[in-house]
Amino acid sequence: MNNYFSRFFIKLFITYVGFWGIISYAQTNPIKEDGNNSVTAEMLNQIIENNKKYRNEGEVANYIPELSKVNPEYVALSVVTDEGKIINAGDVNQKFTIQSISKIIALMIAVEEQGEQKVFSKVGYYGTDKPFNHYSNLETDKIPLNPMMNAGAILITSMIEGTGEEPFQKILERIKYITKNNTINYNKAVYNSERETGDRNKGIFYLLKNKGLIEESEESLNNYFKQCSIEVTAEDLAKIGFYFAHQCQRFDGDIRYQNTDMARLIQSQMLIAGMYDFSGEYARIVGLPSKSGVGGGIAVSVPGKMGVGVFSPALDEHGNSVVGYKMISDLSQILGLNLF
Ligand SMILES: NC(=O)CC[C@H](N)C(=O)O
Repeated sequence: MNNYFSRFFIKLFITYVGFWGIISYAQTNPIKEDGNNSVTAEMLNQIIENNKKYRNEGEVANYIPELSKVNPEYVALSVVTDEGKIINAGDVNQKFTIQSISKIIALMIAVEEQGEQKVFSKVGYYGTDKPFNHYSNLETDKIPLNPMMNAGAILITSMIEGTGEEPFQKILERIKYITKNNTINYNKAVYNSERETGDRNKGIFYLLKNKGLIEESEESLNNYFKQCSIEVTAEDLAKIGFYFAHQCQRFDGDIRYQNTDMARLIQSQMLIAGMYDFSGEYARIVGLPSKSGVGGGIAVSVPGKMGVGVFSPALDEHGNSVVGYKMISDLSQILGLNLF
């Protein structure tokens, strides 16, 4: 009898200790919300569902006639996790033109070739309260505000070495490398449309030339129009975001171009001017280096963690994708990604 009771109490004791062991382990090791393991396709689909209605609040870019033909219904969200895993939702196979997101790739190549000091003797590190195609400050300032606005970006592309189409080819090749997507090319119809109607960019080009900041002929401006016309998907943008979030390491672990200083420079530019005059407010709400384009794409770098790519063509008054911005805000909030 005594023996039976002692065995019963020993078993009860072991069960009790085991139970509290599990509880206390769970308390000290909560499920990590670091934004990597927790991203699922269901989560991304839900974010799309919750936000796609906002496309009615924006309009597809129409100052480049060819862009106005894009279907405003498209919406895509892609994440490349810390381990380089790709998680997609929505119209991720739909191509669109990269537009201003190409400016970060061009900046990287110009700095690789010329060095940061020389490049930034001709363009500033300043933020902006002006739209992306603002130019009147060129009348009073010595140099364009930053490489993210058209004036700075047109100058940056003219600084990439090579004749004719070579600077553009370098940008295209680097985008193919980062995305490991050899099918990427530029859209000739959009390129022609930009070139034919790009009087404002031509004006900026000649102002820069007049100031002695550009020596090249107008042919060099075609490289800028071509880089803007490169076609990508939301997944390609997520891979670009990942690249700068990981010191220029490709999503598959290739470290051939690894460069911490470059990643810092590019991400800091994305943070201060990647969303143009909306960058300050965006930095508070989303808190992540991001670069938008008038094609409706946004590439986001979550430093040391992940890359995010979004696509939805309707734009707000700043030229940023309305639904894209809302989707990134939600993702940042759900996963606690805001850096600040
Ligand atoms: N914000 C943008 O994406 C602008 C790029 C466009 N190609 C332009 O030069 O006007």
